[in-house]
Amino acid sequence: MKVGVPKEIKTHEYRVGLTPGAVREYVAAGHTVVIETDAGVGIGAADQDYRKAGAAIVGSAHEVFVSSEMIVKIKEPQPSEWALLRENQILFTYLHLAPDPEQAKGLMKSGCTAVAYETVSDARGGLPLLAPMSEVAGRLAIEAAGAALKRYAGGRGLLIGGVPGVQPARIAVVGGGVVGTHAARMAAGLGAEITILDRSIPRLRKLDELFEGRVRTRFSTIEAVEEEVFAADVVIGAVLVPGASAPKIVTRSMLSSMRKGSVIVDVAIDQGGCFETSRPTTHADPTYEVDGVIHYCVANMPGAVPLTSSHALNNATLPFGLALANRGLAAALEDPHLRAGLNVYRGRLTYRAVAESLGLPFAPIEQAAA
Ligand SMILES: NC(=O)C1=CN([C@@H]2O[C@H](COP(=O)(O)OP(=O)(O)OC[C@H]3O[C@@H](n4cnc5c(N)ncnc54)[C@H](O)[C@@H]3O)[C@@H](O)[C@H]2O)C=CC1
Ligand SMILES: CC(=O)C(=O)O
Ligand SMILES: [Mg+2]
Repeated sequence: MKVGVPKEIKTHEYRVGLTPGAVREYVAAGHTVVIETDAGVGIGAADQDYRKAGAAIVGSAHEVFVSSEMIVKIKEPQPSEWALLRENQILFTYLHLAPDPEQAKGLMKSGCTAVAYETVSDARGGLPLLAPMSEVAGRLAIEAAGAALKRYAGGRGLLIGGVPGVQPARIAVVGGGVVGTHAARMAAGLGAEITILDRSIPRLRKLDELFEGRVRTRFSTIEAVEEEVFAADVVIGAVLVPGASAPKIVTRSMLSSMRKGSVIVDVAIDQGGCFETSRPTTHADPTYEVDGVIHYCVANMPGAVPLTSSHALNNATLPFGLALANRGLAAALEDPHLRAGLNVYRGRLTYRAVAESLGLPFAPIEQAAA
């Protein structure tokens, strides 16, 4: 198959869809790979490194899209990219369609088939192509919170870990999955006082075992969230209902109970955010303030550490991308885990939670592929 990788164009997005190492794997499997010039500069991979790995370099995104049967990216396609997609083309990338009706309509209009990294599943009920970036974003969330807590940044002027004799920051993590666990690990390492809230009791049990008493766990009710948000210096939003818009768990009235200069980091912003007051921001201008509370809501946090993130993501995407390149749409239809990634099939929305969140027609895959 002809596989193409354009340079990412979202603001401050420095990751790349295929690393030179991944290109070697595709080429070794008999595929042709086309890379847009400078696509790898953010990870220190020059065009020459891609040529050595067996790729051809072209001068524009247009040439990549025209010459490829499958496009491998990182971030959801931007408007100029929807316009280049076409029928019978496979798009393999993050999509986060639920909060993004314009993109959904753009993809449907193109007639392409789009496999979303964030809903591809595995045999253990996990999301293997979301997990590596959730690990990165969870860890970065505590760095972002630490930066925003600084006085000159508008924060309370609090050091996350405190010092001997002075209390540390109190951090509430709403959602104890991959993001929440990795945020808690970083926060625990710094010495913060941490509570993780989740709706899944098995998950809370697992966290209790993992942290051996170092973090408190709480079942996530309205009352529990209200109490924890009130007491917190930092709240991390890390819930997910796969494919769907994030539930709004922290309301504006809960927020107004927080101390001035407290910080929220809404990692779930790529699914619309779990705070009522969240709106997406970029690495260029990552924070804003509502009711005296600093909001950090960057939708592509891992893009700030592209070297770590591109390699971690390529490790996970490689077997699935190769399956698509080897067998085309048959791979997506026959492997239940890749099939779970099918958000758009030949222009129709085939992921129920996405269609329901958008209020657009849902076509079961059996029907769309018939
Ligand atoms: N902003 C960014 O750059 C990035 C954002 N993300 C996003 O972070 C979010 C979390 O991802 P993961 O941790 O991988 O998901 P996950 O599926 O591992 O964890 C989500 C957790 O939320 C819990 N949950 C669901 N509904 C809840 C509720 N009402 N109250 C409390 N807990 C609830 C689930 O039980 C689960 O434990 C996703 O939206 C993901 O797309 C991930 C990576 C980067
Ligand atoms: C998960 C996601 O949206 C990202 O890594 O940018
Ligand atoms: Mg987005």
